[in-house]
Amino acid sequence: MTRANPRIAVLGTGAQGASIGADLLRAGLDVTYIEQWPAHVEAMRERGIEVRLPDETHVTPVHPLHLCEVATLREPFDIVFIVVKAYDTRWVAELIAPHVADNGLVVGLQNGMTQDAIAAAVGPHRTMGAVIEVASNMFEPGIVNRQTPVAGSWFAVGAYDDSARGREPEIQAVLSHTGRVDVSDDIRSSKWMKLVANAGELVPSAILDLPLASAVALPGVHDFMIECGKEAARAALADGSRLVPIFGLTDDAVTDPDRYASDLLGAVLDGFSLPDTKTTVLQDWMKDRHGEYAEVNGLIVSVLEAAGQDAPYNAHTVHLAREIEAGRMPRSVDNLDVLLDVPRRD
Ligand SMILES: NC(=O)C1=CN([C@@H]2O[C@H](COP(=O)(O)OP(=O)(O)OC[C@H]3O[C@@H](n4cnc5c(N)ncnc54)[C@H](OP(=O)(O)O)[C@@H]3O)[C@@H](O)[C@H]2O)C=CC1
Ligand SMILES: CC(C)(CO)C(=O)C(=O)O
Repeated sequence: MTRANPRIAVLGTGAQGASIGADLLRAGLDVTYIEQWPAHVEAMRERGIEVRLPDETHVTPVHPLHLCEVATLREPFDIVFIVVKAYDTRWVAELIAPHVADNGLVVGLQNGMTQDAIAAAVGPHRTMGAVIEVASNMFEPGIVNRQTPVAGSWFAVGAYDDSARGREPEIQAVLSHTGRVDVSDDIRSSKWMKLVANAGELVPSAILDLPLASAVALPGVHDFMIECGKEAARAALADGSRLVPIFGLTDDAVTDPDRYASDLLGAVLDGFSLPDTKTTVLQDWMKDRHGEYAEVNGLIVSVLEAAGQDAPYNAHTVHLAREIEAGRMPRSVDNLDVLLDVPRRD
């Protein structure tokens, strides 16, 4: 068990981490922000963290640490939420490992299968996997736009393996200040289901440089996204996972892999995004940062390849994302034809 008033760190206080941390602070919890964007740390020190929600804005005082100040920490954390991009997980997990209490818990509030890197750094007995379904963005230091209010936000938490099982309520109690939290008895499968939704949404809409809802409305794009999700569902099964309900759906909602991919995309569009919601990958590209395409679409390609199956839609998505990041093509709605022109194996 962690302490009654656990010492909590949020490691990565961008779009998601900053607003989640603010809800925990406002609930009276002991929360330390750790962040590597210097201007953002300085803005929060000066003005607090401003969270703009659809119906209210709140400003919460916070004393964030620059990443380089982690070396000065002496008291261990009972709970660490890692809220960086999936590709940064491994090194931040190693950075924080010496500062996690012996019976502490580390939770990756991220897309992608980041729980493996966390478990490798801090041990499976201190690792919780999580699924996060909240739409947020951050373009200015010190200011977050959280588009999903607490009442509409959804999380799942689940033990990495049996050595951490039974401790989910400790995380559920903390995160319930920022959304609904379901406990998953098979978090690997739950995280795979999030990838089923992510596969079509995140990178394809960013390739078109459009909010998710505008991208889906273009001819052919919805079908393209569903094909990405179907490949992801097949990858989940090939990886030994199961189709399980997420986003607060029930067992009855879980259908065959093809239909479920479409239902999950529908659930995100209906319940977890606004007409102007830009996916996390488009936000990265707008900020000249790297997107999580390898950890989403790339993972699906490699898992299916290992199982002797191909994943043409996700492979094509990875290819176009690489072209964009290399500066060989712009992200643009003019990419519609090239996006839909999926190379086929003969
Ligand atoms: N945003 C969303 O709507 C959703 C995000 N997720 C997932 O949540 C996880 C965290 O994502 P998210 O919070 O969006 O990521 P962000 O990129 O907003 O925040 C993560 C980190 O990015 C940095 N950062 C952000 N903007 C800048 C900038 N302009 N200049 C310099 N540094 C910057 C910060 O430092 P640094 O990178 O330097 O560490 C921050 O720690 C990801 O796995 C994502 O896929 C899941 C659902 C929806
Ligand atoms: C589409 C969005 C923004 C959530 O609405 C997202 O990025 C995700 O589900 O991971």
